[in-house]
Amino acid sequence: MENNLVSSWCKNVQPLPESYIFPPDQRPGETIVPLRGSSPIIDFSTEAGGAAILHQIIKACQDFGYFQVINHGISETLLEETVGVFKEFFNMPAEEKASYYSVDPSSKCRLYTSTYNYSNEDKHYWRDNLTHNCHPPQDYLPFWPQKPTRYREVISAYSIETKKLITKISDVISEGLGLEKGYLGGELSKVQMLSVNYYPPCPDPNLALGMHSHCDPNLFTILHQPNVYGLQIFKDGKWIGVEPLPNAFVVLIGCQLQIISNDTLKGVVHRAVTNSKEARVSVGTFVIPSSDCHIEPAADLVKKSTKFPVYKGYEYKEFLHTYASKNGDFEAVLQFYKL
Ligand SMILES: O=C(O)CCC(=O)C(=O)O
Ligand SMILES: [Fe+2]
Repeated sequence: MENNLVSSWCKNVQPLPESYIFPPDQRPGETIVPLRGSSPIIDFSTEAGGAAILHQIIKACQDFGYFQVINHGISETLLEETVGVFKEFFNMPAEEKASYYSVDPSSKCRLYTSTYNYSNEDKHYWRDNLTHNCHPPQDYLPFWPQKPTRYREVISAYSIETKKLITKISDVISEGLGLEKGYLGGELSKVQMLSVNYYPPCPDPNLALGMHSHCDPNLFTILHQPNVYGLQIFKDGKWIGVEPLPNAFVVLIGCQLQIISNDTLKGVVHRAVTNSKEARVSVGTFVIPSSDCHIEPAADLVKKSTKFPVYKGYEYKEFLHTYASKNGDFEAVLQFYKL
């Protein structure tokens, strides 16, 4: 199966193979292409804006379920090196990549194509993915790829810097919800996992999809998408493109934040489309609760509001089972936990 990685066989392939052609009702179709300035943008350099930033972030998470962060303090050089290392990784010869191939969810470093369920899929997604935990780097580094030679050095630095940004974002969201700073830290964001997608140029982007429609199951995700468009969010019954901003991070609200915030914030349904010209890399960092973590609408938030808790409590690992059983149907997952 190692050689099923799209990046290993797609060069000069024409036309798009049948197993990648989605039925008409699932194809990308009509989308609102990203409009300049359409994204909610949070500028972290405006120190003065403490209360204003809290307000802007909460509003963006209510209206869109995502926002983009600029001037976040992570250097342009580190972002470029990180993307460079991943591009090099996916461009390595097929034999080199084959040694990392794994769809076993318990494996500490996984490289696969489409989804973990490739062999049972009707149609495949035009993407490869590399996933491993990344913070603290010294705990996980022995499981990371050794090639390209700078992989471990660059990805360690990236993981440390993104951890700082994640803490800043969690604290601002906690405060914005009226919770103590640090509320979303600790067990709720114990695991930091890197999930890197590689979408090679696609022979027919109108017929294919890069990634299925889903809401991330975790707390939230920070995604760096360099200058190639492909991410879309589902809002008011339509797919809307997310404009790639150089050096920015897209913060995507996941299922857990919707539940913890008792529906104050909205988890965002999103997917990825492909293009025929340029390979696209998206570097996702997932902020994930520990598997035994108990999750429920935050007691302090419920106390201060007039609304009763909307969801019952559960352990995160149990949630993952429910999530998997609902095949990406976000509303069905939420419904399962509704009181
Ligand atoms: O490639 C993208 O922009 C989307 C990635 C994504 O949604 C994910 O990895 O969960
Ligand atoms: Fe996602």
